[in-house]
Amino acid sequence: MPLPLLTKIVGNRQWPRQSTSTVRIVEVGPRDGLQNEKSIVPAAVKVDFINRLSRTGLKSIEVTSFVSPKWVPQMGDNTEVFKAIDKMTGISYPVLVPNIKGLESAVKVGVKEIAVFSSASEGFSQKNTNGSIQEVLNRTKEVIQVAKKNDIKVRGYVSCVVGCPYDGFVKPSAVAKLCETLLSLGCYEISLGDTIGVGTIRTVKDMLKAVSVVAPIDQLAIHCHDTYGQALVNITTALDLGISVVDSSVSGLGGCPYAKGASGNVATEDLVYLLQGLGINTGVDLNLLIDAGQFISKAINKPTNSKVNAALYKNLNP
Ligand SMILES: CC(C)(COP(=O)([O-])OP(=O)([O-])OC[C@H]1O[C@@H](n2cnc3c(N)ncnc32)[C@H](O)[C@@H]1OP(=O)([O-])[O-])[C@@H](O)C(=O)NCCC(=O)NCCSC(=O)C[C@@](C)(O)CC(=O)[O-]
Repeated sequence: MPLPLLTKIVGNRQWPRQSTSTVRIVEVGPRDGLQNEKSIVPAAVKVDFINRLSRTGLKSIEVTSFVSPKWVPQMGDNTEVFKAIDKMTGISYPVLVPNIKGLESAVKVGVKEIAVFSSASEGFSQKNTNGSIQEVLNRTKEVIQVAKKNDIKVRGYVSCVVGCPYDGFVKPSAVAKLCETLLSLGCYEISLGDTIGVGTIRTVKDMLKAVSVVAPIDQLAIHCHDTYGQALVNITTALDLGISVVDSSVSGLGGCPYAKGASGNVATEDLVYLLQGLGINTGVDLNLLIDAGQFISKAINKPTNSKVNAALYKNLNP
């Protein structure tokens, strides 16, 4: 007879949950990764990179952002890049949008999914979006309403879910409140961002417990930067608690220009290796991912930040 799963009721949900058998990876390298590069990557390189990612089996690739080029010049070629990429059936190509102006530009090029973004801490909200949490929510509400009228899917980000570079520790209740609001405004999923990678098993668990009281676990994703080397353990913690959508960035590219000290996201290659080891299906071909990671690392003239990529590439090319 199978052993019963230990459960404790939290709100109206059961806790803990059983780990998932399939994970959807949201690749954010072309946006979160390249937005933080000092020199601007040419649009043609971005297009080649995204097309390579499309051939790996990934089902969601965040390709650019329609933010102000005064704030993030690295994404100033958004229209050119979005138009030029091969859009393969069955793959979603979301873009980041902060306001109506960005949405209008995205609609013009035929974007089908956007990501809106907000912060659970006031300090980061001001630095990243020039507005308070409430002001950003007001803008976001308008963006979601217009997106829905245009049949555009909306994903939501909450940044600084465990810590903020300006305000320090962030309360789980603040994250939960924001998630609840974003879902009620019409986001189909919320990605919980450890923007500066300070989370630990305990703080990630506490945050997820609070959020799962107000949000169904299957509408949550985890987005971990690896500044302190905790991303994979924090992701494993989230998987154990029932999360089945994980954001990552090929080659561990990334960081936010407005989050002091933030390093790249967890590397997609490392994530896929972890998930394969756990017997969790992702549908992603690790060899093709390694190829895409090598391609972009060479293009930006930096060694890969993925340990798995470095190790396997060395084995294949002794
Ligand atoms: C929100 C704003 C626009 C407010 O910025 P603002 O300066 O208050 O905006 P504004 O309305 O006063 O406009 C300033 C100028 O920008 C232009 N502008 C304004 N909007 C747009 C637009 N959409 N597209 C093109 N141009 C735009 C606008 O037209 C104007 O141009 P001017 O009249 O001076 O010539 C700005 O703060 C901004 O763009 N912020 C984005 C910063 C950003 O992209 N950060 C990184 C992404 S978030 C992240 O990485 C975290 C995440 C998601 O990965 C998860 C995690 O790790 O936690």
